[in-house]
Formats: sequence, C-alpha cells, structure tokens
Amino acid sequence: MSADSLKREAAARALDFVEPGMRLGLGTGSTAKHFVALLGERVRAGLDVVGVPTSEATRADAEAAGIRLATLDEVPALDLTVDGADEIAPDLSAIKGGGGALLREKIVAAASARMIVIADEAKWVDTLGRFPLPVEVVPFGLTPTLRAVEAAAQAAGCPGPARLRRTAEGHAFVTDGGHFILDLALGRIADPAGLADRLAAVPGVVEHGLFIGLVRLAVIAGASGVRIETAPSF
Ligand SMILES: O=C[C@H](O)[C@H](O)[C@H](O)COP(=O)(O)O
Repeated sequence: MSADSLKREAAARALDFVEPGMRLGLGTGSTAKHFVALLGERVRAGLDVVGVPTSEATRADAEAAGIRLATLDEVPALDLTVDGADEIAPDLSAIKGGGGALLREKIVAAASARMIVIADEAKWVDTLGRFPLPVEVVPFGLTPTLRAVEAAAQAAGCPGPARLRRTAEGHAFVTDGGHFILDLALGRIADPAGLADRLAAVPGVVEHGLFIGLVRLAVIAGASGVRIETAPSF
C-alpha cells in the first residue's frame, strides 16, 4: 500500500472522533489534506461542524470542501484538532512544520481540548530528530538568530547545523505569518523538552516544531492496519 493510501486510512479513522457541533482545528500537509477532504464529504452529507484552518492552503481546501470556517478570534476554544506530523515518538511528542505551518498549528493545537495526530507508520520513531527540526524565525537579524539557534541545540546536547529553508527557485521560504524557517539537522534529540526551552529563549525565534504535551492520541496507519496510540489523559 502506498504512503498516500496509508495517510488516507489514518485520516478516515480520525473521523470517528468527530461529533456533530464540534469546533475543529484543521491541520496542514498531505495527511491533513485527506482529513479535510473526507470531513468535507461528511459535511455535505449533513454533519454540522465549524473548522479553524492552520494555514492558507488548508483554508482553501476546506472552503472548496464546503466546510464552515471561523477564526480563533471568533471561536477561541476548540474541541479537537486533527493534524499530521513529521515524526511522532511513543510519548506522543512530535516534530511538525515540514510544510512550514508550525506556528499556526501550535496556536490552534494549544486552543484545542484535544489534538489527534494522523500519520503513516514511517513517521513513528523511537527518538525524535531524524527529521530536521523546523524553527520559525523573524527575518530581521537572521544570521545571529541562526547562530543562537545552533548554540541552543549544542547546549541541549544535540548539535547540528541550521539551514535557511528555500523554495525550489532558491528564494527564502516565507511562512503564512511572514517569517523564515530554519531547518535544524540534529539526528537525535535526547531531551526534547530541554531543547524546546532553549529554542524558545532565543530572541528572533517565533516558534519551533517540537510539540510536547499537546498530542493526546495518534492514529498510525501501517501495512498491517491502523492502530491507536494514546497519551495517558485522552
Ligand atoms: O507544516 C506542516 C505540518 O506540520 C504537517 O502536518 C507535517 O509537515 C506533516 O505533513 P505531511 O502529512 O505532508 O507529511
């Protein structure tokens, strides 16, 4: 089965957690895109929910699917967010931001009573860090911020180079919030919480892609089927 089919299976299973009247955070990326499409089918069949998209791309997909949308200012407390991930570990800590949407994704997740991550088996890892960690930074002072981000990783025991993310055309990638992304190649993050604290303390860092204590349930689709992994308080 292709990775894309597995992503769709995970997305389909996550629909079981959606109830009428829910206020939903809608994630970003190729897996979340399946969820939005499948949710749209339910909405067109009569399900009443309201969604808050985590990116302009998801906003466009959700609008096309016929899902009623709101902003977080209109609906500040959400029932459930369903989103993808770049890596997820057994304690349900995760790396997100491969698509550059980590800032809005984290704001929406933090405003949600529960967050479900949907992923194919390849995203399930023993230890986070093989996927380069996205760090969203303001363009002003990029070089000292990049150096400080590398120093923060070194101090957290996982040194690695930070690279400015670029588009295929070679321009700096710009997020929906007008920021840049540094991708931090660490290999193995032994202490995600310690690294998160150090990155958050760097002036110029807007947000990082470590999601710690936010994910309550993961739907993981593999060749042998779909399984549910839960955090203690789901
Ligand atoms: O910024 C993007 C998001 O964090 C995505 O949810 C993440 O990169 C996973 O994307 P995909 O489902 O395409 O692998």
